Amino acid sequence: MSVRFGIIGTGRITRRLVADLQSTDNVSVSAIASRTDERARWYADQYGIANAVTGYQELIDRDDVDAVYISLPPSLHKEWSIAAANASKHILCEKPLALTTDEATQIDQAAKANQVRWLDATAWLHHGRTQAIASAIADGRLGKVGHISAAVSFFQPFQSGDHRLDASLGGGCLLDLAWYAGGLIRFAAKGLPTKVFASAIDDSEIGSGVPQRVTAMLWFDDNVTATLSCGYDTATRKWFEIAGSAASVVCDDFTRPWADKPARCWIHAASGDVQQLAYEGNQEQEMILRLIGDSPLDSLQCQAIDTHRILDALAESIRLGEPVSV
Ligand SMILES: NC(=O)C1=CN([C@@H]2O[C@H](COP(=O)(O)OP(=O)(O)OC[C@H]3O[C@@H](n4cnc5c(N)ncnc54)[C@H](OP(=O)(O)O)[C@@H]3O)[C@@H](O)[C@H]2O)C=CC1
Ligand SMILES: O=C1CO[C@H](CO)[C@@H](O)[C@@H]1O
Repeated sequence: MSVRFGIIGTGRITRRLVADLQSTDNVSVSAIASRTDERARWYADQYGIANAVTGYQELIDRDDVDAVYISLPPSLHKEWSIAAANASKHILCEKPLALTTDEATQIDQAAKANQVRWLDATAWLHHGRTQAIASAIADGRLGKVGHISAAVSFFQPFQSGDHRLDASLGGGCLLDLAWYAGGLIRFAAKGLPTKVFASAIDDSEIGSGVPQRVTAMLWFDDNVTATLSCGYDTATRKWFEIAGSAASVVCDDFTRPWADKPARCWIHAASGDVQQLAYEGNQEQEMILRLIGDSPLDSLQCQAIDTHRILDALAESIRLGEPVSV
């Protein structure tokens, strides 16, 4: 039976994911909700969605909605994820899952109490290439992983009304972009750091009051270290390196490997041999299929909550100006 999605919010990323939802097997989109009648109608007309709904709770309460895609500024993710869980609707919530670990845990608990499935919409985790990297780590091809680096930047000059630069809406590159880099580091290190040290630059001249650039070091057990760099004041870069004793994985575009671009992920062996990792699949559709499937989601949910633990620790280190234990 088809799973009927309702979409909450009419922002930029909705324009992309609506097509993935509409083209995934056994999924349909039955309604879209906005705070305003006009925007809901515009979106419904534009994307061929049968029902335009004014108000998010009104969408959640509909009988023709089995699952919601929440695409709102981060400060609203907890409230609307929990509202959906309480109405027994499955949840695909945009990244970051919430503002803090505590909020993320509240979403998880509400979902479990209501027996609904949830995922954060961190699509790179669902790419076939991510599984290939996990296998290369697990089967020893990299040798002992020693260091992980991850950098995610987009040049985003201040624009009035952009939630990314609005502290009250959960803006700032720590939650927005370190979500990707911190998540990649957690994925490659297979766990949490023991200690982190982070600093942030907030260019208050443009009045945002949120981190515009974050630089951090992370220490793990067994002499594994990591570096993270994220910012709104440097041009687009989305790369990582996982350096092992026998080989390194290098990837220069990990958040969004488009189908029309060649794979950009390589294993560099100590022998000098360079192997390109194969590209396959649509990561957004894989993510949606996982959410509506019946296989356990615990490890993906743990990845999201652990990513919040890392971001909380980075925020605390920035606040104190010194390293903090995790
Ligand atoms: N997975 C990915 O690749 C990406 C994920 N994202 C994530 O998606 C989420 C949304 O980002 P994006 O689409 O860029 O956001 P936008 O600012 O473009 O849209 C957010 C939507 O939220 C609704 N909204 C409700 N309350 C507010 C408020 N107080 N201020 C502003 N908007 C409000 C609005 O819809 P309405 O008024 O119609 O109800 C608005 O259109 C974020 O969590 C972001 O991190 C963003 C880009 C890429
Ligand atoms: O997740 C994201 C990826 O792309 C954007 C850049 O346009 C980010 O700011 C965003 O929130």
